[in-house]
Amino acid sequence: MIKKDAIIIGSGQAGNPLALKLSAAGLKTVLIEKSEEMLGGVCVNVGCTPSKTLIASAKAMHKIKTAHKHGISVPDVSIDFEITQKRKNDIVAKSKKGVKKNLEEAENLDLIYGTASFSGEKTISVQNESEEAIEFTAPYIFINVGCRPATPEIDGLKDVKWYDSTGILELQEIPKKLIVIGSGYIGLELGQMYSRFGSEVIIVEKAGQIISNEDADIAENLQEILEEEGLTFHLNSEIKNVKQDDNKITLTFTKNNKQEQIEGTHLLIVTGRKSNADSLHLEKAGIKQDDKGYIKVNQKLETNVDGVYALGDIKGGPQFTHISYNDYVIVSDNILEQKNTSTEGRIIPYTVFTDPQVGRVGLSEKEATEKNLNFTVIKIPGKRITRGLESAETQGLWKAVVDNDSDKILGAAIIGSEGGEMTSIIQMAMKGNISAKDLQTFIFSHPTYSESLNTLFDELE
Ligand SMILES: Cc1cc2nc3c(=O)[nH]c(=O)nc-3n(C[C@H](O)[C@H](O)[C@H](O)COP(=O)(O)OP(=O)(O)OC[C@H]3O[C@@H](n4cnc5c(N)ncnc54)[C@H](O)[C@@H]3O)c2cc1C
Ligand SMILES: NC(=O)c1ccc[n+]([C@@H]2O[C@H](COP(=O)([O-])OP(=O)(O)OC[C@H]3O[C@@H](n4cnc5c(N)ncnc54)[C@H](O)[C@@H]3O)[C@@H](O)[C@H]2O)c1
Repeated sequence: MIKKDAIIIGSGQAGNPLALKLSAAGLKTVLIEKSEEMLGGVCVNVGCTPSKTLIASAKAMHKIKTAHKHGISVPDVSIDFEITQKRKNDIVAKSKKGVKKNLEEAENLDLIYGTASFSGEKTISVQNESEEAIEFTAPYIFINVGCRPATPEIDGLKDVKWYDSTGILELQEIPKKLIVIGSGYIGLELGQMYSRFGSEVIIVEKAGQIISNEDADIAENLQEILEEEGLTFHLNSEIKNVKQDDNKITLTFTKNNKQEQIEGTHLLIVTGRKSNADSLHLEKAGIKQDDKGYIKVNQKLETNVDGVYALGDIKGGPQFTHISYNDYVIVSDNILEQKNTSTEGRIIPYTVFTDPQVGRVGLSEKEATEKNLNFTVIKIPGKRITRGLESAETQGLWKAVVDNDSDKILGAAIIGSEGGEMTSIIQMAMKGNISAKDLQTFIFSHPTYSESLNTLFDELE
């Protein structure tokens, strides 16, 4: 049994900075990552970094194809997908190399590869393929094991070649006709990306709207934009079965009680993610989970077992890199600096990286209604954004929810160029108690997208 001060399981978006911070503070720390291939976690290897890199290439292609809006004609646009993929692979490799170097060079920190699981309340067993299991014990244990793609039960799927979010990012060819099951973040981002690379894309979704947690007007606006680009949507659709004959995949589903069939050359299934806690033998430590397998934590990210914490996607709730990173900040503040930081009142921003982006922060209209708040909704269409007009980017919708009693901004959704950056500005206003009325006359430089926040908040009476 090897004794440490801290054990971190999973080299995710919280595990890596936490390992560096604890070890720099003098705590003898071990970071256990399942495989060297996944060092750096989902975001770096198979999530944000590869997807956003390829999405940027697809955007470059789209800009060229639509340059005629500016009177510029470009004949015969073509793509060498091998180069596009290499650019992505190089960026991922570089990010990972940086993570590895930092971890390996840190004092007081051991990085080991293998699958970790609990063998007792404060003991962790690590198994890799070639060696005998190693046992560690420590007063502090941090779980940052994340999630993996969830696959729905679909009749016939086992006989079909299909891709999840990881496999589709590795394709060496551009699909002729891509069927996507699921219209969440990944389905929309990667669906639009392959459409821009030249695929015909059909998205099948069981809910009545895309990005099903968002307000209906936001979902409808984004769907219209994607349809204008050529993507096709089937909502309210229940998958019945899937079949493959050579290169032809046939998906059968019922939509509004009518049976429909579509054909494609490739199939992407992106219907959410599931907890990786099943590898951890949490029962041996008595750590409690919810009914979906996420680890239960309090507002300080403590599990029910003293000294054991869960951070990032594995604790349930919003699954974003920046939330996982903020979990690390909370835990390290409390342990190393004896602060009293918690998740309470944390303002959650996120961005769907379609183009235009959907930037979101705080409460949606739907959530404000559910909370029975006294609020006003203000909206302006993308065509009123001056900077967008000048840049031939007039799509979208800007929307904010404002509390009537306090004049505080409760939340916003911005579909538009750099929608994610725009909602970050609103987030700063929310955090700094800058009121909605202040933003009516706040000085932003002209002509920026930010300047149109004056126009949005001017909609308030
Ligand atoms: C395609 C895609 C695109 C995304 N894009 C974005 C985006 O643009 N913005 C955003 O904010 N979020 C995005 N996300 C979500 C984001 O990647 C996750 O929220 C983020 O990675 C959360 O990380 P985490 O800290 O929970 O751990 P993870 O990054 O999931 O890492 C967990 C690590 O634990 C390891 N592990 C698992 N089990 C064990 C075990 N038993 N023993 C040892 N190690 C183990 C895994 O190998 C993995 O390396 C995207 C996700 C995907 C799939
Ligand atoms: N830009 C970002 O921040 C970003 C990008 C990608 C992923 N992510 C994270 O990864 C998570 C997973 O993304 P995701 O897109 O896989 O999940 P998601 O939960 O966002 O969307 C899944 C979609 O699939 C639909 N669905 C589920 N089962 C279905 C079925 N049987 N048939 C048809 N549709 C079905 C759901 O109704 C939902 O609309 C996200 O929740 C997000 O937290 C974030």
